[in-house]
Amino acid sequence: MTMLEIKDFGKRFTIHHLEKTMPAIEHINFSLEAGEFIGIVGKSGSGKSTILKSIYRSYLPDTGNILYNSARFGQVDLATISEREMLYLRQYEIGYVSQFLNVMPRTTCRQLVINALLEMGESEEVALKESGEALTHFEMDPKLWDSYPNTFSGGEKLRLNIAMATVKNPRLLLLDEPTASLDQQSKVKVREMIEKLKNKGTTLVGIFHDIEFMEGLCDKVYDIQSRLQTVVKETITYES
Ligand SMILES: Nc1ncnc2c1ncn2[C@@H]1O[C@H](COP(=O)(O)OP(=O)(O)OP(=O)(O)O)[C@@H](O)[C@H]1O
Repeated sequence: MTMLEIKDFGKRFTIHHLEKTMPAIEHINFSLEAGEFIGIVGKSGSGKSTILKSIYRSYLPDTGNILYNSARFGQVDLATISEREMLYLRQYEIGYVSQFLNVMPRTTCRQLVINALLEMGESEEVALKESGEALTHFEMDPKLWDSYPNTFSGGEKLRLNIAMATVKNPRLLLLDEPTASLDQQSKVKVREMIEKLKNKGTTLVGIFHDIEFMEGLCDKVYDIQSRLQTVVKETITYES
């Protein structure tokens, strides 16, 4: 089943003080089957984040379609779907992790992860247990669990962001440089979590500066320069 299909996607930005509209990216096409992981590569400023933000509908595309196979709504075009439907998808189906933490103020680190689970309909008891497991997995110092994250370091904010997105077991997860400010040990933890989600069937789109990190993890790579989508890892199926 095709989970995500980007067809002739393009996005322009208007720079108001220059009274100019400039294309950020155009003619982007790639597709993903359910459970696949595609890595997007391209030089700085080539439009990688713009693609991810448009899938999450933080940006509205100017051309093309972003076809997503929703569990709730069937196939929808994320370029034109209603705000209400998009809010539903963000809550239940599509996760987004960036380097920037954008959360409710005066909410503790642990409560933010609990809230993510409660949003999915988990009981308080399960949410409390799973939030502890997630924060432990990402080696968040227990001293920080009941603190507000506004004073957290870059790496702590990022690990909290990943914990909040991954506890929800999203159908589609968008990763915008999720290892940018992490040390090697934390990167390994992120990789383990991605592998776990893949095994559970999550479809992933990721941007990584660290190409080595993607190795053996991605099924496909989309290269913005060449506009080519390449299969890098064949899925091995065993016959019983
Ligand atoms: N909100 C915006 N307003 C105006 N221009 C923007 C906006 N967002 C992105 N751009 C421009 O669009 C182009 C693509 O930006 P984008 O952040 O998608 O690139 P990127 O490939 O993710 O870069 P990097 O690897 O450096 O993070 C850039 O030239 C950028 O300046």
